Amino acid sequence: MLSTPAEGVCTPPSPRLPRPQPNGASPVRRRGEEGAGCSPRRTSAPEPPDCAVAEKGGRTGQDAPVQRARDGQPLRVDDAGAELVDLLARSGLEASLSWTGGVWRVEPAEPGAGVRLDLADAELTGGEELVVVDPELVPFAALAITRADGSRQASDRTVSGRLRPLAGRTAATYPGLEVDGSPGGRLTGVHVVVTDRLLLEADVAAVGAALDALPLVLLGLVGEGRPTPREVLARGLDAVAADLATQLGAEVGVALLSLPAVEGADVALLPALLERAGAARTSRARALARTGPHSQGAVGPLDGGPTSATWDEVVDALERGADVPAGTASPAVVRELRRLHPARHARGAVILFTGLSGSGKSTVASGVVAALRAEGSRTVTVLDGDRVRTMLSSGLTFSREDRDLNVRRIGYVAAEVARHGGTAVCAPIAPYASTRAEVRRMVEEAGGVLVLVHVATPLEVCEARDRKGLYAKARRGEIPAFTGVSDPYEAPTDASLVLDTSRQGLEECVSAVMALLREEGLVLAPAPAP
Ligand SMILES: Nc1ncnc2c1ncn2[C@@H]1O[C@H](COP(=O)(O)OS(=O)(=O)O)[C@@H](OP(=O)(O)O)[C@H]1O
Ligand SMILES: Nc1ncnc2c1ncn2[C@@H]1O[C@H](COP(=O)(O)OP(=O)(O)O)[C@@H](O)[C@H]1O
Repeated sequence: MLSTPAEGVCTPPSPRLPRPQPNGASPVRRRGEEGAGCSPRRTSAPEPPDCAVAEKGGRTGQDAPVQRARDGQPLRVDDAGAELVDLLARSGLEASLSWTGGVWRVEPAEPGAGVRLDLADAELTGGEELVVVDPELVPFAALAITRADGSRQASDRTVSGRLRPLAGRTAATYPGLEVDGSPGGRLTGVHVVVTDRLLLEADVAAVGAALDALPLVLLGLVGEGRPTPREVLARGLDAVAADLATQLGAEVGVALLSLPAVEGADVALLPALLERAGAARTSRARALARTGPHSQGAVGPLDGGPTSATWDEVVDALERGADVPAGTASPAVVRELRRLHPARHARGAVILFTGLSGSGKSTVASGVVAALRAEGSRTVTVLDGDRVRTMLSSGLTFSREDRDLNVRRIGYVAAEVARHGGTAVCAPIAPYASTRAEVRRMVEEAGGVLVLVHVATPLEVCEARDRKGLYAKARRGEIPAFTGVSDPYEAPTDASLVLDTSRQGLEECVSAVMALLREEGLVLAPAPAP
């Protein structure tokens, strides 16, 4: 399933819209050669592309008459959704299309599962074909329904079937394609090397060795779910193109193409994608790509390029603040890599203590703050539970909703601190795993590192301490929903460190946190004694 599905707004079909006239009569031809994809379609004549649809099981699009679901009401998608559905249909990919709350989600389906389409209240049965139209109501894909599940009103209603392309969308330039800095270009008659990450020297050597003809264009994939930000990839590919041009004695262009990552389907989408991008559709066109561990399921290291070990070594060296071994990447690419993988001690960090009231969160957090300040390499912001409750979250109760809001606010502020390279130390109870996960997400999205410390002092010890007399009140029923007594605490399973202050002294707890921070490279190891 997709980790980062593409989303776009879907307009519910309106009975007042003019009916589209899908062209479903043309035969579906056989799948093109691997890597060569479909023949170019350069006219607007309504002719289906030379792509096959999946032919495993069920009916193919070839023999299915196009009938319109819901008495002619097609499914209308926005531009972004249309581009993706079009590529999926042209690639013969099995996919899951779901429509939830007016938003399209496109996900590859389980192998062999055909296409799943979740629709709130369409009346669909097996044997029909659902037409997908773009914002101009041009039909461009059809879903041959083989199964319809769920009751009519059920919002999780699912129909299964197979997508096939119709002739509506012409293969003009692909939106979001930028060739040599200008939007709206085409990639006619060129070799194309596709990547969504920066190229190391071994990649460059592999490209040089694999090429048997020119001209060459380095095509960078950017967009949601892709590992390399657009500007970083653009600068990195420009540098590599300049090197390659010198090495090959030929012109090497750079193109960028916006396409959200489709996990497990990126490589399969390439032929259709290159066709839409206008690249040469002969054997001279090639996409040198395979899926790799660092590509987040997207197009990864080039065939013959560096092994994942090489890439791991580069990232590891950068994150330790060390130099990249000479000859691994060009200086310009190293500069971009440094931006992408800053040394950990220069990255923002959030230390989130979680645990029951009285477990020792604030006391240990204060000790860590003092140790960090003494160490001196990081600026520290403290988001102490009590101060947050009086300042940031005054007026909030201890209902689940308010606790979540409180912890989310702490997470938001902490993530902003991390975004600018600082360290935030937070000590709320944060009793719910899902909210802690949200904090982790916010921090990581801001480029920071989250260190979760579970102060797992047993309830009996916390209750015996009862510094504020709150446990006694909670037991008497004077405080409702008290964590550990009458409200839940979900112990983390993803903590970096677990402490128990009933068995570990304060100094030991603080040292354990500081040792972890050093181990993680977030704090530099003390300089050796002279
Ligand atoms: N019902 C209830 N449950 C738990 N705790 C309660 C409650 N009412 C008041 N208090 C006091 O509020 C402190 C916890 O606030 P937090 O902001 O850390 O809680 S939460 O993360 O929003 O759940 C907590 O302080 P600490 O002892 O510092 O944890 C309590 O003293
Ligand atoms: N090893 C320890 N680490 C932290 N606190 C400890 C330890 N041993 C005893 N304590 C006491 O436990 C209490 C913890 O209170 P506090 O830090 O406010 O907890 P919390 O913030 O989790 O509510 C303090 O009175 C502290 O002195």
